[in-house]
Amino acid sequence: MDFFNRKGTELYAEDCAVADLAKTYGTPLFVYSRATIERHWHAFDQAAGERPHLVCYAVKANSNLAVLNVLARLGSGFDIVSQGELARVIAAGGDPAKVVFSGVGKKSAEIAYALQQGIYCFNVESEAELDRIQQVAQQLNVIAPISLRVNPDVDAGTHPYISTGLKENKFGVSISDAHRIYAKAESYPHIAVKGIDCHIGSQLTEINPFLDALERILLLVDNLAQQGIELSHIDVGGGLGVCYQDEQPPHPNEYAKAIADKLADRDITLIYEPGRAIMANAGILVTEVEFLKTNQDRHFAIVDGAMNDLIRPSLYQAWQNIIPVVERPELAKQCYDIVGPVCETGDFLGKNRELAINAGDLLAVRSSGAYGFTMSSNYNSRPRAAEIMVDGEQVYVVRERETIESLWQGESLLP
Ligand SMILES: Cc1ncc(COP(=O)(O)O)c(C=O)c1O
Ligand SMILES: N[C@@H](CCCC[NH3+])C(=O)O
Repeated sequence: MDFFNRKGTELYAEDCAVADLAKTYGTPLFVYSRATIERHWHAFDQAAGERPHLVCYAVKANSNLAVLNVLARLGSGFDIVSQGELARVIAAGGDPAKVVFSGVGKKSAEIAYALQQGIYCFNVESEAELDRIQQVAQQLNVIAPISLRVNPDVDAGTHPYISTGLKENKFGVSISDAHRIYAKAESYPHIAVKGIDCHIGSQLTEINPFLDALERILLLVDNLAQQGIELSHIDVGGGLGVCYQDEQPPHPNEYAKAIADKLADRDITLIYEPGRAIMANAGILVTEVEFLKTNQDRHFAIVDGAMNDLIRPSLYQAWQNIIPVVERPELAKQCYDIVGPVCETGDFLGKNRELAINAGDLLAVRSSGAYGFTMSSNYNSRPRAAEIMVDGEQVYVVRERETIESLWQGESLLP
């Protein structure tokens, strides 16, 4: 079921007409659906069945406090990559004891903060990081729980910028180095070895790369057990893709079940780190057409949303569906490039879209709930968009639109 649905010609977000939301809160506007977020999270949680497990939502996909709070209330864990993300999780009521900390460049201060908050574990991405965690934990006189992020060298078959599990990528340690690093971790007095972690990339639409990676990881788990190193959890990362256009990724149930089947009767806790699969289709970006314009034979719809609001099309040539908020059956369709006001040729939300629109109409860019607002910027001194969450008929402003004055907050003139 899709909570962004059309009733007649009008697009609705749950029980709210999107045109009314745009009128009340202005554009560009991110609109999230609480019911969608909850449904997606439950799909992962339930598919794990009876096996002890933790769904650690990847905060980078969407770190709005209300989004994190909705998930925290469900009992979610969180995958974070910075002190800022951990602070957000805590501010949103998340439980630090359900937090895994990924990322290749953790600073000592971030490690100390995470230790003080009592996180579930660090996903260690290098030997040097392990040394640093030991050192910080020693200074604080605490034990740091860790798992090692292993790079299984499998091709995730996704965009090269979001592939992370190949040996040429910066993430994790190779399987061949893992034995030695685990042994070192075991010898450190302020480190407690807990698990193993891998994350091979994002927007994966096939199940096989996940299973290939898991097979390699399980082999390593067995070898480690023979070395006397017993792991209590396996973190399979995130990366499950969504349908933006015509992709047919496995349903979270199917994905989680395939993983559970591979684990068979092993006595091991399962952790997932889904981001996109929970949030992408739980959000839209609503934008207004400012002008229609034709250069030579190319038609442009110039809208008030831009690459600073949603960078995925510019950065990854990502395709996201763009639909009119109110359909106009009376108008003929025309092929448009949907472009923003930013002074870059790469500033587009979509190209060659058949739409029946006039200036002043509203468009919705679908699947914008993940890696939308979190990757937005103030480029061209554009205030960042507002974010709202609908819950049935209720609407909550979960982040106000930035003001012009806020754009130079913290800056100062020379004396
Ligand atoms: C370590 C880690 N975990 C989880 C995720 C979430 O990925 P996705 O949004 O593709 O589920 C990412 C991003 O790719 C990541 O780098
Ligand atoms: N930001 C990316 C995904 C990166 C995943 C982070 N490891 C996207 O929008 O597709």
